Amino acid sequence: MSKRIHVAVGIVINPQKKILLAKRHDHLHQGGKWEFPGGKVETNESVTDALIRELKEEVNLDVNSTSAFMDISHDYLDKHVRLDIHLVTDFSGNVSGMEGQQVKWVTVQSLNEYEFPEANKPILEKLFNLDI
Ligand SMILES: Nc1nc2c([nH]c(=O)n2[C@H]2C[C@H](O)[C@@H](COP(=O)(O)OP(=O)(O)OP(=O)(O)O)O2)c(=O)[nH]1
Ligand SMILES: [Mg+2]
Repeated sequence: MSKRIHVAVGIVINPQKKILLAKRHDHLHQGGKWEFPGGKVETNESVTDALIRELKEEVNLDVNSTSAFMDISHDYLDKHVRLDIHLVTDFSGNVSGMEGQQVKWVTVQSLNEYEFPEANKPILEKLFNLDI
């Protein structure tokens, strides 16, 4: 059986209604693709705590609260991921790619111009149908 991982993922939306994307480094799993920032939930950590920690570590944002958006399980064959996706509008600070990764604020309408991991398809569909 392939490795199973639980991932906290943040759809960060700023007051201009733009969404934060980060580019995964080439050497990582699903490397070279764009992602919504986030990372693995550690043992004894809640999804919210993991997301707050990851958004600080990866893009230097201070998150105050999050709200559940959707859950996706996807099998990449080499890895089985469970994405626990939350919306983040309540945050402060300026974005910086703390791991040297490219970061970008984009409109919902332009999301289809970026290449995402396969598991993200339902997220994009749901975002396109949101009135933001
Ligand atoms: N953050 C994020 N991960 C995604 C997305 N879509 C998707 O399939 N994934 C997958 C890719 C990876 O297998 C996994 C995220 O794991 P990761 O390796 O980046 O986790 P991490 O940030 O804790 O990194 P590390 O400490 O292990 O280096 O989830 C997405 O939109 N955002
Ligand atoms: Mg990560």
